[in-house]
Amino acid sequence: MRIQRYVVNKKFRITSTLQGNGVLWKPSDTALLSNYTIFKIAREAGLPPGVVNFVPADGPVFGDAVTSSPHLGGINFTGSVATFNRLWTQVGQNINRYRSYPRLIGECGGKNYHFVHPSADVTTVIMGTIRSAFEFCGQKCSACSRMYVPQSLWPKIKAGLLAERSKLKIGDPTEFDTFTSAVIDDKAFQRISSYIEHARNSKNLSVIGGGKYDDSKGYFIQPTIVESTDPEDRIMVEEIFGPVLSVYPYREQDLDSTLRLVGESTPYALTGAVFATDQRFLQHALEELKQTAGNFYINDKSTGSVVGQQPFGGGRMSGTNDKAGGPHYVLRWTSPQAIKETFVPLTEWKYPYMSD
Ligand SMILES: NC(=O)c1ccc[n+]([C@@H]2O[C@H](COP(=O)([O-])OP(=O)(O)OC[C@H]3O[C@@H](n4cnc5c(N)ncnc54)[C@H](O)[C@@H]3O)[C@@H](O)[C@H]2O)c1
Ligand SMILES: N[C@@H](CCC=O)C(=O)O
Repeated sequence: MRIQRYVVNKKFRITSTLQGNGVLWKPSDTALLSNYTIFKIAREAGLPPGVVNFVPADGPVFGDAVTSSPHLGGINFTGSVATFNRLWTQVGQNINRYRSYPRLIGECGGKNYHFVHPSADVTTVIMGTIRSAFEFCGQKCSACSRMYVPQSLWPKIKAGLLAERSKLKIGDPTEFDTFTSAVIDDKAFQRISSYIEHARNSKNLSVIGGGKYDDSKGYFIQPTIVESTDPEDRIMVEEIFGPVLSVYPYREQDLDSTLRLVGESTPYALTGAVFATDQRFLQHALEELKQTAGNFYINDKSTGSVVGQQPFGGGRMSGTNDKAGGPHYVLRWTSPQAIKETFVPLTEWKYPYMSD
């Protein structure tokens, strides 16, 4: 596919082309729909049959097969850090086998935050947090999982979160008034419920809302709110990928050090939100939290980016921040070629400055 052509002067024509870069793939249970969409769009865009393929397979079997193929052109992965690290390591180990250097894109996990300033609008904070933390049972890479609230606002925000939480209908997702449903599988159920048990057994943590779980019919876990006196407890630091929100009420005099903790306490940088009406604080937070979120929200929940409007992705251990849904993404999967064609015959090897 040739997409650009420049004639620089009468002597040269420089042409740039972009062409496909070999095997691309995007495995993810959580992204099956987008796999199908990519497949459909590719066909509609004119790619011949066989260029984009849907290949259902066991994850590690597929990963081992493609990373050991000399024809691997790139990996476009959505999933956990552990799996992406395994794939990247395998690519490194096989580097001498490949016909070209594979492009690697990772869209990985997050420990997404809501940071509340004393000037914040309390209702916005409560409603945005309920949606972000508990929609899709918290199984969204961008879901809010940790929250920092000034102690002065905590009683109001806590009461509001608990009241709204108790109104959420958990059940059959085909019913329109259902807000959230079961988690995806037994593995997720075990992982998420282990964090709830950790909260019950830790002196720094209190389960203040929800906390029950039941796998007798489907893997159901109540939307759960945990209050923490330790901002570095593992429940405030590790990705849970489930409906568990941990809140650290901070002292107002510790505002700046708490803001720094947002970036320092986790290795992730996917999404984050600040809630404030104080414009000077918002400017300060934007600067201070620059490296903590690929998608940063102001007075809005940390989820809900729309393809084509808000390119999505994060840095640090959240991925390679190539921004799916944005204009640069497709270029990562092309291979530009620069071509020079000379129209003037060459008559000697000496350059003009070398003449006697
Ligand atoms: N950043 C994003 O855009 C984004 C979006 C959705 C989910 N996520 C992240 O995905 C994770 C949850 O998804 P998950 O539990 O399915 O993750 P996962 O890493 O366990 O699995 C992701 C996909 O990779 C496959 N897989 C597993 N091992 C593999 C291997 N060795 N080689 C090749 N493929 C392999 C799985 O079958 C699955 O399809 C969370 O960390 C979440 O934050 C990120
Ligand atoms: N577009 C999603 C993120 C994509 C991953 O699941 C969001 O709602 O923020």
